[in-house]
Amino acid sequence: MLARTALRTSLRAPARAFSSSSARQTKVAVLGAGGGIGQPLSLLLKLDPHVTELSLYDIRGAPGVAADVSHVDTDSKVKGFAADQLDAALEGVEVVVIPAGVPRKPGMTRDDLFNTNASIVRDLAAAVARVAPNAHLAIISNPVNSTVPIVAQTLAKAGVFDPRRLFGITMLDVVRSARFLSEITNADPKETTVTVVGGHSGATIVPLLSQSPFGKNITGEAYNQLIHRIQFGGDEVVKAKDGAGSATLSMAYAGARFTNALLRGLAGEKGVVIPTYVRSPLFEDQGVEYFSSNVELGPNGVEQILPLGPLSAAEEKLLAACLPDLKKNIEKGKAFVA
Ligand SMILES: NC(=O)C1=CN([C@@H]2O[C@H](COP(=O)(O)OP(=O)(O)OC[C@H]3O[C@@H](n4cnc5c(N)ncnc54)[C@H](O)[C@@H]3O)[C@@H](O)[C@H]2O)C=CC1
Ligand SMILES: O=C([O-])CC(=O)C(=O)O
Repeated sequence: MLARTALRTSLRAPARAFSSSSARQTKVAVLGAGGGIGQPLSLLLKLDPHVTELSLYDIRGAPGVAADVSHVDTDSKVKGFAADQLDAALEGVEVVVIPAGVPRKPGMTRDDLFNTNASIVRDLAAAVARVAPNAHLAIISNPVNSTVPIVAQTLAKAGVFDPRRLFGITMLDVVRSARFLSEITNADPKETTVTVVGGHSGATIVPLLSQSPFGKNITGEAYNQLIHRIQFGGDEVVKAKDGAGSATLSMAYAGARFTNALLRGLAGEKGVVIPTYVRSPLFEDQGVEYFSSNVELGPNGVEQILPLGPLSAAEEKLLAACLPDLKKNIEKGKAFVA
């Protein structure tokens, strides 16, 4: 593992939200558009100049959300689809973003959502495989560590899995890291970008503070506290919402930033690098088939998976703790579909 993590890399800062570099536009579907994440995400995607058409689907409430968002004066069409209109919602889409599923309540882990969300995500992925087999899929529904393998297996069963087109959105961990580090250092969050690798839950979230000019100086108890805050940032929101759900607004922002990066890559923009959880060779030899790291996006989706770069001794330990948990989460997802 040491040799692998010592690979040299030049990690670029993740792309900023809503930048536009091309006239090419795209039809994007949001599945779960009526929910806490789905609504603000739909609004933010309406503001994205790369989106030509927005297709909003949910088992409840999507036509209303669509009517509302459609009045925003940007140059894209919005259509809402009711529970029995999933296939119509997916017609002709190039990108499908999935925030459908239940969120946590206090005392729950993300894995506790598995029983409910696994089948929701599997069924939506099966519909995508049938109606829009070439679409790029970005998964928000938790537990992301398992839902992404579930989608992969479902697409594979249908004979349409292309690992370059499937993404778990781990961007919120990066957004949080930048914000939390900026609070400690009093620097602008634009300057405090942190590479975060691994998965999206507790110990599987591995922030690489040593690679940040601001993060590398955080040591001792302050380091431990910051790592804990990044790994368990989601719990802060779950606790504060007190039974009413988990992060929605910051997640919508993170999801819109990720989708914008994906659309820019698809449009042929060069050098678009964003963290995301994908089918990855980085730890495949240790049985970990999916891993989040900085990924360069291009016209076909994943263009290049970037190596982790040098790790500190503390980060090696975090990674060692991450891998077995992540492996279990992945196996659980795969077994669900098998
Ligand atoms: N990847 C990440 O970083 C994050 C992931 N999440 C996850 O996102 C998911 C959604 O969270 P919220 O929006 O807060 O939940 P929510 O309960 O407010 O919304 C979920 C929506 O999904 C819809 N839905 C349920 N089954 C569906 C189906 N079969 N097809 C289409 N829509 C369906 C519901 O009707 C609801 O409108 C949760 O699993 C949550 O854990 C939340 C925050 C961050
Ligand atoms: O904590 C949760 O359950 C929602 C989530 O994934 C996050 O906020 O990072």
